[in-house]
Amino acid sequence: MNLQLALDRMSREDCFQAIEDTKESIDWIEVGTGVIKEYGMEIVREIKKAFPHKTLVADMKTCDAGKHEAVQAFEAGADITTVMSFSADQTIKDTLKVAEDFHGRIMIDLLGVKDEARIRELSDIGVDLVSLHFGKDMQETGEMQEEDLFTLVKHYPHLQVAVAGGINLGSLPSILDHRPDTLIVGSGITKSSDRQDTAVKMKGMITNYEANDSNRQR
Ligand SMILES: O=C([C@H](O)CO)[C@H](O)[C@H](O)COP(=O)(O)O
Repeated sequence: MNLQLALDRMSREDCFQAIEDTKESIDWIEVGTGVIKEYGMEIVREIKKAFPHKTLVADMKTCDAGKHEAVQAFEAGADITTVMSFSADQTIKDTLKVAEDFHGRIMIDLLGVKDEARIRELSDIGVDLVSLHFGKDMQETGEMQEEDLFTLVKHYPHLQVAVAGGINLGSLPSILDHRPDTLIVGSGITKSSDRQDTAVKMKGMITNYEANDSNRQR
């Protein structure tokens, strides 16, 4: 399982500091949507240059003009760019084609998806990477219902699944039981009092879980 550090609502300097603090424990770096809106594609370019061996996710949250935005993300050095699941099928097909041209990947953000029918359609289009997402604003009034989220993808074992939404040291163990491919953690690390320690603990929990997990079915 990958640990993806999400950089949201942070200054440029703090983004770099958070990566430095956690780089031994994280696998993927996500440049958050708000950070891209603040600093533009330049910050994606700079982070890739500084940390070339990390997989870089540009959380573009594209929902239209897919070709253009996917080119922007990959040209800036992203390995993966995100596209919203409610986008037109044409948008998703266009971004998948651009990803193929750049040898990159598209992660479809399933924020708000409640119906498995959309997962089937996405899978038919050729999507192979999705993120189950309990949104930041939803976190203000509720908690991630993991069972419901993971039920959406349980009939699609070929999909690689990431999960995001307020994950912290306390909620990590029960999420691990669903065996996602990637755990996306933002504020659980970036707002913790000791980012390095939190990231080390999370990576340790993932490694232990995998070592003890003989049943690899989702
Ligand atoms: O995608 C995200 C969200 O929409 C804010 O832009 C976050 O990166 C994702 O939810 C992870 O952040 P936390 O919820 O703080 O762990």
